[in-house]
Amino acid sequence: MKELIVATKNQGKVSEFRQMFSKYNISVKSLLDIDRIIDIEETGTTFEANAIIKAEAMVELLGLPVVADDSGLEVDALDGEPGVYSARYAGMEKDDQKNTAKLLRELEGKTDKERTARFVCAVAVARPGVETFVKRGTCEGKIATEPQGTNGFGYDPVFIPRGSTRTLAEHSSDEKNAISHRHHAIEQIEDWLKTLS
Ligand SMILES: O=c1nc[nH]c2c1ncn2[C@H]1C[C@H](O)[C@@H](COP(=O)(O)OP(=O)(O)OP(=O)(O)O)O1
Ligand SMILES: [Mg+2]
Repeated sequence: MKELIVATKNQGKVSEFRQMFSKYNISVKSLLDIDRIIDIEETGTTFEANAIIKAEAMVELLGLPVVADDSGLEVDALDGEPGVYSARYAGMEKDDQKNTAKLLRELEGKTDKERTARFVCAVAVARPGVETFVKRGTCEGKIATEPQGTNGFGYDPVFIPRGSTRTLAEHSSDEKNAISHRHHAIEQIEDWLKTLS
């Protein structure tokens, strides 16, 4: 079992990385396991830029290979918002329920066709002395009219993936991890993951 650091404080992401990396025989350590208070400012304007910032900041600190994830929701009727601001949409406290409530308010009165959206995930791989690379995965879908389900995290209770009638929060973790933006991003770093084990 090889250990890999994922530069995130999001427990939902950690669980999904754990589950998806296990097939490569990789165990996950996150910022939640590190005692030091580490605050990395997400100053980028793209998911890729922020994923690279988070990954490289941790490589600087630890001198070890690091994977980072920057992700969020792009809603077409809102010109791609909340985008890179998804976590901070309803305020700096990064409250999932407030964020989803704000999103539903913004889309009030919009028809089914006007509710299209996608989850985007950029995964960056950074290592000491080697150039960083970053890959993007997406998951197309639409925004529900009310929250449904309790699985997952973030905007999952209001996101219905294309081809489904249920929100992601009504999908099992295995089901979500087979179709998610995070899955599609990780898929693209698979060759590198295989070199680790
Ligand atoms: O699969 C997902 N299912 C539901 N919601 C999701 C998902 N993936 C990202 N999201 C939302 C959560 C948060 O509102 C934002 C990510 O923000 P993002 O800055 O990348 O993560 P974060 O601040 O929670 O943790 P960290 O930066 O420590 O990795 O998009
Ligand atoms: Mg963040």
